[in-house]
Amino acid sequence: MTARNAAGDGSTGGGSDPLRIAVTGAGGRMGREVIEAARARADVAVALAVNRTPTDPIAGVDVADAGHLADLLVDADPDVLVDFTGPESAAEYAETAAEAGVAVVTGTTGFDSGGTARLRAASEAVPLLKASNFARGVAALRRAVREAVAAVPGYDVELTETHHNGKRDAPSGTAKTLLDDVEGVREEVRGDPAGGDDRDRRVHGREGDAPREPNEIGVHARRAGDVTGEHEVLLAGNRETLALTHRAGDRGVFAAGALDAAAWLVDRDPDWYDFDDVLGDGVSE
Ligand SMILES: NC(=O)C1=CN([C@@H]2O[C@H](COP(=O)(O)OP(=O)(O)OC[C@H]3O[C@@H](n4cnc5c(N)ncnc54)[C@H](OP(=O)(O)O)[C@@H]3O)[C@@H](O)[C@H]2O)C=CC1
Ligand SMILES: O=C(O)C1=N[C@H](C(=O)O)C[C@H](O)C1
Repeated sequence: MTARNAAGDGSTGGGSDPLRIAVTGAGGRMGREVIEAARARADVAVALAVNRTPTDPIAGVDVADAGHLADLLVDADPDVLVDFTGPESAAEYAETAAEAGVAVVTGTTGFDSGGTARLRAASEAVPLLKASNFARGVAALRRAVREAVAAVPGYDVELTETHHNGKRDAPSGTAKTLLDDVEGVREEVRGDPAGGDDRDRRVHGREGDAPREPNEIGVHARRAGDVTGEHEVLLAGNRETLALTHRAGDRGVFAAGALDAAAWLVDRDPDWYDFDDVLGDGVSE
């Protein structure tokens, strides 16, 4: 990995060389967005773009065969690999990057425990940052949800996410992150992880004839049209409701966050990071 930043703080301003990124899944919705966003930034250069299947150049960037990633990383010498693919490939790409000493930013969702373990292992060799959502507004939503649940821990919680009809995984990675947040706060309020029958239980969808149990968290995934990504957390009780919602306008929101994360990650120590580490106490630009 070539250090591009004398400051060591991840910044690439001040006249230092642009951050060199490698993009996997270049032919995908997010891969294309990342390349276009990088091409519009002076502090980022696309050193390599690869895709599983043949793809025409994107924003003037040639796309190589992902099957040759290991050799291509040596030749291209990127600082960070930026991945938005599928769980089965993202883990493999992260391992390949780690072997090449290249840091990894992955936004891919839908990992099982095995895939997450492979990412964790890669983070022992290189800095690896994983986030289910790179929108700063979702980071703000997470903070608001944690505060709201702490204020009214006994209220019923129902989560609804809506995405385009091409999304494979359900519920979304962001939904799972928000559910972890809700359950973590409620366990903290209860004083210890609820090991008994009162522990939170995720109920995916709802049908049939049965009362809602107090410890349920309803989870609803909608797939329709070209919705970029919407997440609503509803809290209801005591004759009132509170709905906290984020709507992404376009995928540029995610690409901007991912590139900011890549610039922050470069030259960090090998470890496991998330987008909150990038944002620190504030989420604004
Ligand atoms: N963290 C965040 O902020 C965001 C995360 N995401 C996540 O990013 C991922 C990709 O989303 P999106 O770009 O819409 O998906 P697309 O289906 O549009 O693109 C997926 C890309 O990854 C490649 N790919 C998929 N599966 C494999 C595989 N098994 N092996 C090799 N390459 C593969 C595809 O290659 P090919 O062209 O050959 O099929 C394609 O280039 C999803 O997990 C999604 O949830 C999406 C938006 C924001
Ligand atoms: O697939 C998508 O499009 C998105 N996936 C991510 C997720 O699974 O949370 C993030 C965003 O909502 C868009």
